[in-house]
Amino acid sequence: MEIAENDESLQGQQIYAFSTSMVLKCAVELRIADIIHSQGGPITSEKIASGIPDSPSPNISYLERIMRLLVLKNIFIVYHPLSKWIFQCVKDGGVAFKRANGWDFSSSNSGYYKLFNDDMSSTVDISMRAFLQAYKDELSSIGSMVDVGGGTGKAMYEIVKSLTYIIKGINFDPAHVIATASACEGISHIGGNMFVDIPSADSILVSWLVVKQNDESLQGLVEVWQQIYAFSTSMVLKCAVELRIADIIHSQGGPITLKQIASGVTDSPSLNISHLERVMRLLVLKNIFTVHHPSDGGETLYGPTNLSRWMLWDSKPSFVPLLLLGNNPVNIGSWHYLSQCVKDGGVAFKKANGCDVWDFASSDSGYNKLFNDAMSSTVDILMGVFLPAYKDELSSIGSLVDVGGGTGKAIHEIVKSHPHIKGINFDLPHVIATAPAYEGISHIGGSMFEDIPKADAIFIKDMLHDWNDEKCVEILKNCRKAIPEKIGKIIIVENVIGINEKDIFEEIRIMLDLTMMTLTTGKERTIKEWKKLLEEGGFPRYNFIKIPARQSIIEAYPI
Ligand SMILES: C[S@@+](CC[C@H](N)C(=O)[O-])C[C@H]1O[C@@H](n2cnc3c(N)ncnc32)[C@H](O)[C@@H]1O
Repeated sequence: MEIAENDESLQGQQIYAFSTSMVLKCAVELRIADIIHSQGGPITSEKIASGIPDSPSPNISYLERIMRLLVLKNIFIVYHPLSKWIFQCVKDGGVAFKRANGWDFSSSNSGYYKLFNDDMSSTVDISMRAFLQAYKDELSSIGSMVDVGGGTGKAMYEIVKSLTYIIKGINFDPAHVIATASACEGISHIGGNMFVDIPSADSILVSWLVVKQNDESLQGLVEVWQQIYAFSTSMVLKCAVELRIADIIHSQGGPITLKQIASGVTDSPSLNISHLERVMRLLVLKNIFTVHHPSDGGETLYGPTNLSRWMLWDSKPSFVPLLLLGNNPVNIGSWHYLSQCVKDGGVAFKKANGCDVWDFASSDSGYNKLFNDAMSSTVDILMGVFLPAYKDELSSIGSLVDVGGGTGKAIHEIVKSHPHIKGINFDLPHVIATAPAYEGISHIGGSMFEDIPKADAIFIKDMLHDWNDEKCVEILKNCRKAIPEKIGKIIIVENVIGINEKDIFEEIRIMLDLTMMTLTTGKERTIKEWKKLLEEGGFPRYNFIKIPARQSIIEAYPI
């Protein structure tokens, strides 16, 4: 398959869309917006850090990396130089939340219950102004009104207050919600079940309010809302991959009906077609599939796009393995610890799972496979660009070791296209234990912090970004010992932030930086940060080579 770089970048952004929601959550937990707004103008990172509650020594560098994504998403402005279960529910119906947590979760979990009601009250603040303006005249002719499912009564109170208490307001919700509602003038709170009986009144309010479109002042509100729910795009993509929707549509070679998609979903005797339709609606909105409504009233047809090609299980390159790793519960769970890491350092993955990602992979074969398959898929994505761009340089190398090479896919592709190279794949023993045999490649298990196998040159792809500067310097010094001083070199293929700020991959690099912050001690580095690292690691001479990919090539020499 030919790589259209725009499609790759778009698909990558959608897979990592959840990172925006998670970083926003982290910013809210740290109260970053409150701190900046309370100062009434632009403030420095140090000033923000000093305002974070219960945090005597916040990690400024983590904070700045979080701010970088928030600025990219237009949540803040930077002044220089100051500067789970959806899949099962589609297959056989039911509600994902209930499968994951049981039903009456909010009545038995007071923390979640408070979160839920506060969230609902905030939607009232957002929408009430528009509703009251648009509906004031109609409201003034009503004597009594009951808000069914009114939560703690915020919407009813706003209505009664705006009409100077001429309406008799009733707020109706389950008893455990009403138990925590505050007394409000003009409102009676009644606890009960709307499926059994609803209190009588002149009129009923069902308060999911629609705000007027095309109001510019609402633009920011809508953008923030989209970013808060950005994770739903990643999750619906995961659902679609688990159901193999792209494979079903592509295998038919053209637009097909919902029923045809449904009949292609395996192991689902009672597939929920309405859930499937709603999943398809978001995927169409996100340009993953096309939709066609025949003018003769025939059934709606869904077709493939350049983006859906990246979601095929058996075609290469594919984003399927990366999507399954990025959105799996172990990784997603770690993101909830991000604000804690800003407050007191450490790695979110370790806080969530009790050990680092490599120890986790060595003790969990399922996660190990998920991880290694995802890494191999990034090799498939890269090699179509790297090999043509670097073929002349590779022809003069006799032996090459891939340090942290995973299961050996990258060195295999290099040796396949340059069979004269003696290839060595070097990684931790639990990774090497699952590596397939490749002609011309020897697999060696070990640790790069101890000893690296000798070769003319070293290849490193997407590995140094897993480590902090101190650890990278250790790795680079060991690399230097493994290659001949005069003719040796390392070929690093990694992200370089800012190498071309306008290119389509910059947003992914920044999202991946936050991913590295969440999962490892590492980071995505700018040119300046790479230069410092290379010099400290014993590589004073280097070149940065831009290629049409997320990564750049960095060649570095011992002398
Ligand atoms: C992000 S993955 C990149 C894999 C591969 N380079 C690729 O891009 O597909 C980082 C790799 O470093 C390996 N690694 C971690 N600690 C290591 C160590 N101490 N010695 C050797 N490899 C290590 C991991 O097992 C993993 O395969």
